[in-house]
Amino acid sequence: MKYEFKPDAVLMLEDGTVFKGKAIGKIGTTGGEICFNTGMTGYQEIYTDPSYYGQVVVTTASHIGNYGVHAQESESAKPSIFGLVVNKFSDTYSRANATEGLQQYLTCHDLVGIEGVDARQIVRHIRDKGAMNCVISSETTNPEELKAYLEKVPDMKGLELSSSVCVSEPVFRGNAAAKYKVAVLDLGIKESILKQLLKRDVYCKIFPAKTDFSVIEEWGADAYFISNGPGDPAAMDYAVATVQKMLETDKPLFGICLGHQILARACDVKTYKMHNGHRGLNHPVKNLTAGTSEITSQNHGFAVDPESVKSAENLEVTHINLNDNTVEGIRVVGKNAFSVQYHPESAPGPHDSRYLFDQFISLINQ
Ligand SMILES: NC(=O)CC[C@H](N)C(=O)O
Repeated sequence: MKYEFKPDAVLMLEDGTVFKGKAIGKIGTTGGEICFNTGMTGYQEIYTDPSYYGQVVVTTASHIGNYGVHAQESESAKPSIFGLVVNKFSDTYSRANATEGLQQYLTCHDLVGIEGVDARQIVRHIRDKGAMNCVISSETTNPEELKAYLEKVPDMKGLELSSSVCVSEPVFRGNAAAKYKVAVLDLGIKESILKQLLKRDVYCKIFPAKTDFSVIEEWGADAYFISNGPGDPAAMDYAVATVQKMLETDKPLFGICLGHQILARACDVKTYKMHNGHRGLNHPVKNLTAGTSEITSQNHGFAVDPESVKSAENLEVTHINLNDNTVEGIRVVGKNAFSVQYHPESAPGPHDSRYLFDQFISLINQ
């Protein structure tokens, strides 16, 4: 629905800072960890990426909604973000093949948001102060009520969220007669990752995050894939145990983002919560094996601890971030297992890193 008159809305950060604007989406109150994405396109893919579950997203792109929503551009069945913060929001859209407007889409999915705030000021604030929770409301501007709501928003550190967003039963994707069979551990997988696998003649069986390894093994896959997903990898001992058992089989294994963090933990390496995450489409990464660099799409708030990687004899760092030297890729020495912190499926984002899917297939061919 389009509001004739936009109700007031307020955004309150955990440190007490308040921003006033107008309501978008559903009239209501919401809370989560506030984070920013610096991408200039791809809002629909961002809002529907399950890795954002529990988070309120601020986009630095100053116009949001102007190209509407396209039914085939979602990364999952519904938006995963818990709220959104926008500078200029467009109720109307101009794109011939858009299927609906963003306001209609957000309202239909009960999503609460705020527009008309200085998004870049908010980004600079959280960039300096670090990750924190927030509340957005178009129901109340009473500071005491807002603070009471904020107190109930859980801290992202220590949160296990994959089991809230993964499939509830095993699901098959692709053609059963395809050349390769890959068992996918679903920690909150993006649709575009599956598309990249299917395109390479892969038949996937997607298993819920907490599936026992014996059940996964029974299917007799050629290789394993560990997906992206929301939450803190340090709170996911169950997935670490599954990946350790996968490594014992010596079958090829590829992990993306949360899957990368879990592979590192399976090799006794620690993860930590970053001051601010990496979320955007232009993060420069160096491939240390090839000596080349790539521009990558990223979305993570936790990372692999560089000191603990150095002391792990069984791990080699294959990629580093050229902005801050964070660990972007690892390989398990003596195994066909590797992972990256960034998103080679890049939806949205540049396609520089899609070679990693080919690398996975060549490991299966070997
Ligand atoms: N995109 C992802 O898989 C995110 C991984 C993890 N939840 C993090 O924030 O670091």
